[in-house]
Amino acid sequence: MPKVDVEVNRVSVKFRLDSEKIDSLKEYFLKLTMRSIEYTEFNALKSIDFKIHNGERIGIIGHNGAGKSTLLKTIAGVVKPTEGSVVVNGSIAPLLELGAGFDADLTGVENIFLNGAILGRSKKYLEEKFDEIVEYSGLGKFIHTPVKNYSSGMRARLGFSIATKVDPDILIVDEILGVGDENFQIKSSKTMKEMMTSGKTVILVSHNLAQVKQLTERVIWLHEGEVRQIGKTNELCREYKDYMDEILNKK
Ligand SMILES: Nc1ncnc2c1ncn2[C@@H]1O[C@H](COP(=O)(O)OP(=O)(O)OP(=O)(O)O)[C@@H](O)[C@H]1O
Repeated sequence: MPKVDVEVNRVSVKFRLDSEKIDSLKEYFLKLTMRSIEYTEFNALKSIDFKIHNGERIGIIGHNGAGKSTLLKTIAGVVKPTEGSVVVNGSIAPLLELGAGFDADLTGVENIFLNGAILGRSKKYLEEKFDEIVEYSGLGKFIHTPVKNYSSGMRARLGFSIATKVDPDILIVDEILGVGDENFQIKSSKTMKEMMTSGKTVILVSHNLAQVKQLTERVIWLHEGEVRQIGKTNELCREYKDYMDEILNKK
């Protein structure tokens, strides 16, 4: 039996939502100091429990708001579970919110080392990969510019380049979308597909069932924050499609 790479143990995530309308910042701070802000809690994930083995490719499906992105973010460590725990064995590259971890005042070069270290790589390893990362990002001389002067596309290109070139054990992908301008979109979506078929452990969220069928073996179907079913990709995608068709026909 291959080793377990990701263990999601009875994970629940609750978000706090303001239950009253606050019209101004002044009113907000007044209510904050008087501790009179009222919240309601929203259960985005409810006691989710599964394991992913080394080299397995898992798809996460479910309609809008089912909790797919929240689950990915919880596995990536961006969102903390309110209850339960996530255990990850191996280096993880979340291809979500690319460049979100950058320090805006530092240059692209400095952020390569910062971001690479966050992704678990040593300075020596990053020095070896440095030219490849810069070359792939296509940022040229802008690599010496502070990231705060980058466009969102430039940030995403650098983020994508770092996350893929650090050669992670586990890939987390929220929709296979191209990043950056048209040329980079073609290049990045090709790289993503190549990485996903290279024996790595993959967790893919997608609304594109053809893509899920092509790239994963097992699927987790989320429904209103709960696991509705876990099973073989082909069977579950068929059931999910029937379910979605039924909803559409009712409308
Ligand atoms: N930071 C947050 N604060 C409050 N509610 C949130 C937050 N993030 C997500 N939610 C809510 O949690 C639920 C699950 O959201 P999530 O983005 O995980 O769904 P999803 O399955 O990825 O949806 P989609 O397919 O539309 O991307 C939604 O109702 C969403 O509004």
